[in-house]
Amino acid sequence: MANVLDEIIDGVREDLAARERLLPAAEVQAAAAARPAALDAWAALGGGQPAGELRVIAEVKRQSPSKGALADIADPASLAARYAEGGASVISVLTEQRRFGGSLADFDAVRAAVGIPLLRKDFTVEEYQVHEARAHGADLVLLIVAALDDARLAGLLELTRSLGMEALVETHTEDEIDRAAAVDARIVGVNVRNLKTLDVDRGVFGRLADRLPDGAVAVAESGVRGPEDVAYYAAHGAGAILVGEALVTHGDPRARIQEFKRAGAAAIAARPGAH
Ligand SMILES: O=P(O)(O)OC[C@@H](O)[C@@H](O)c1c[nH]c2ccccc12
Repeated sequence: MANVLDEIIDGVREDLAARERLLPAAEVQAAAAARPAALDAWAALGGGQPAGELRVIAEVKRQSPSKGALADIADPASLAARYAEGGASVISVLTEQRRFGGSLADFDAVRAAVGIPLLRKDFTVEEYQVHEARAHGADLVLLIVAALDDARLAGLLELTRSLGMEALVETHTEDEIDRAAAVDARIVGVNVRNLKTLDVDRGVFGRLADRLPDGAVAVAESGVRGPEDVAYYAAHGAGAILVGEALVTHGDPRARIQEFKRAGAAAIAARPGAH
């Protein structure tokens, strides 16, 4: 049953093996331990706070398996600086190379440019990648439930927290949400793009939102084209949105984030029972 997700992970494992030959696990662990403490991404995303604002996780995304090249990002650091000025709460930097055109060099450039929490966005399947994320100054890593069995999901989340980071735990089905809840995920994403087929169905968020664990930050991932999609996610309970394409293809991402935040806050204020 080959699907896109499995194919991507095969490539990720090959690239990972090559990096491990260059920098052994003990060295990457030492580099992680030497970093200043991670920033609190949970708090930045409104964790534990009353609903009001919609937080934006703005993504540095060069290309995707579904669409190919999205944007010629000559300077990821200045793009990230504009994201921060627009009011992004977290910046996501894709580091997967083969399908998304990302790199740890992009991550490093962004880390040097902004002081807000960063998500190292990759297909995390091995402990090495978690230490590596921290060694590069990440505050948040991505754990995709569909790519991990229960034991590995629990183990990677525990390691992430032991390094002072948090995880965005990504789901796409009811069963995956229950698996995320079972490991006490505190930041739970619903990706409306099915990573096995790449189909986007924004209604997935509305259908699954009620099942998200109480007290977790609910993140609507993918598929934001404009303020109407932001309002839809916010109306259905999103505390944060993760946006890539709509920002990297926009001429003024700073203004676009501000617009998304206004649309989100208005939809939250209009939720039944908001007053
Ligand atoms: O460009 P979009 O549709 O705004 O999507 C952003 C983000 O959700 C998407 O890049 C993403 C969500 N989950 C992932 C897992 C791996 C790689 C990429 C992703």
